[in-house]
Amino acid sequence: MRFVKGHGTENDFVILPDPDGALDLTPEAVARLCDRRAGIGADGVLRVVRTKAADIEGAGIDPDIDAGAEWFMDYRNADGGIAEMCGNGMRVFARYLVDAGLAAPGEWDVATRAGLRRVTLGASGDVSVEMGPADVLGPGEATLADAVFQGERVSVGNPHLACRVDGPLAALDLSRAPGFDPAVFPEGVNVEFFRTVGERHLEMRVYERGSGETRSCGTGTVAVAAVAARGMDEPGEWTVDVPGGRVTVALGRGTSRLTGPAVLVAEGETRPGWI
Ligand SMILES: N[C@@H](CCC[C@H](N)C(=O)O)C(=O)O
Repeated sequence: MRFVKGHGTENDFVILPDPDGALDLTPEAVARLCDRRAGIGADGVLRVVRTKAADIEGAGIDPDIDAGAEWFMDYRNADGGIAEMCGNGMRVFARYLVDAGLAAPGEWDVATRAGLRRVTLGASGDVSVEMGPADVLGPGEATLADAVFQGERVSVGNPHLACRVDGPLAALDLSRAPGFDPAVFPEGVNVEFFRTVGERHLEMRVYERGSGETRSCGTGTVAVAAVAARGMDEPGEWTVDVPGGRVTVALGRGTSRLTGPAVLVAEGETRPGWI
């Protein structure tokens, strides 16, 4: 199995080129690929498949979604579970397509389980993604050990709980999953902890559903910016620092745009029979 390894602000991915949809990618195979000791190691897998060849029904997306999007980003979390969207993954996915000569630099749509997402990129450099609306849905609660954190539930295509904290983020122990009410988040949730560090400038850590603590989460940065901007007439552009680097989030009426790096670092082939 051919693979490419890449990351966006150190949220890292195994990219699997599968243009014709020939791969039978089981949850177990994804978990083996993402295993940081026994596998290649990653926060998730990006299967690169032509939308027309994707098993749209099995993927649970709207069959109409292929209109205008040649490629479908089949995103999987490190535990093998499926997620609707991945913001950092989308930048890396787009960079891979251009690097491999499968798409030209410019502006085009990619299909995801959360709908179409428009990417903009040059032959090198940062990638921007139209992330759609970030819907702030109301209060929610997370726990870490005995501490309770109040947050806001946000949908960026996938579920988030963005919790503002006062103290240093480094003091939080994210070695274990935050607790949450499964009745409120029946599909699980990505939990962000963030604080304001300047004018429209945030710092964030995240515990991702299906992957654990990661160095960055693109949809998570959009979620925390949307919560921080609530009530502002002009939400504007936000800088979000994450352990793996920095991204910018531009908020508009019912839209959001994520911009940041996307880096391809290696490519290779798994040993025959290993997976
Ligand atoms: N790291 C991603 C989000 C990946 C999916 C997430 N773990 C989920 O289950 O919703 C990002 O950059 O957005």
